[in-house]
Amino acid sequence: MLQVYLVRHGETQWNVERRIQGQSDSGLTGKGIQQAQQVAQRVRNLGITHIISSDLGRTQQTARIIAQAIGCDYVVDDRLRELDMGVLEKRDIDSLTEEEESWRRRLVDGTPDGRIPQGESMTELSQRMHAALSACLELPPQSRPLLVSHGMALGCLVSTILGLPPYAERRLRLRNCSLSRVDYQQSAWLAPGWVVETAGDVSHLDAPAMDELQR
Ligand SMILES: O=C(O)[C@@H](CO)OP(=O)(O)O
Repeated sequence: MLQVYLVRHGETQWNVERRIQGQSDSGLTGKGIQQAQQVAQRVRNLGITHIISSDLGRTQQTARIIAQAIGCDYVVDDRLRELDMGVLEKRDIDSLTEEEESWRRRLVDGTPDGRIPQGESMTELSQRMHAALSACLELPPQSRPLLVSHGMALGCLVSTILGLPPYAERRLRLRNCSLSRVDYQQSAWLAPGWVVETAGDVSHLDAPAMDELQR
């Protein structure tokens, strides 16, 4: 059975400032670096064989810390990037107008192709996240990969594995440096294919971690 670990990057400067990152970027805070070190210690003895990270800076910074602790290198895959939030990237979430808020709501109000102008839909995000996850099935037998990605991207992946549509209202909180695990298995008791073993575990962190935008 293939086990795939999922880690959201550590707290960033714009997470703290409540600025929308999407495919823009800001660096880890001191707390974010500490979180990355703590999740690295948590996964050090799990037999991780591959680390695959979104190519954005915040995830690569997190992956580098984990890779050093495990003693293996990491590679990047841009399919693991956060949702492209179009014209709202870099904006302070508390500065959005009612119309701009409606664009954000359209992502998850049941509109299959809802999107922020010049951004990506949740359906498109789900398709590329599942493509990145499926690529793990091509790794050598006995592989145990760890993916480093983002709040909405991982939330969309885990929720769709559970059978929710990608554009469903968010009901899964994945905090900074939370650890999740999904397994590809053929069990008599569970649906064949991917199942969720763990979602959003932060027991390895010594201080409360933020949700992606403290909403
Ligand atoms: O893009 C962002 O601002 C947040 C939104 O969920 O994602 P992350 O901090 O996980 O990249």
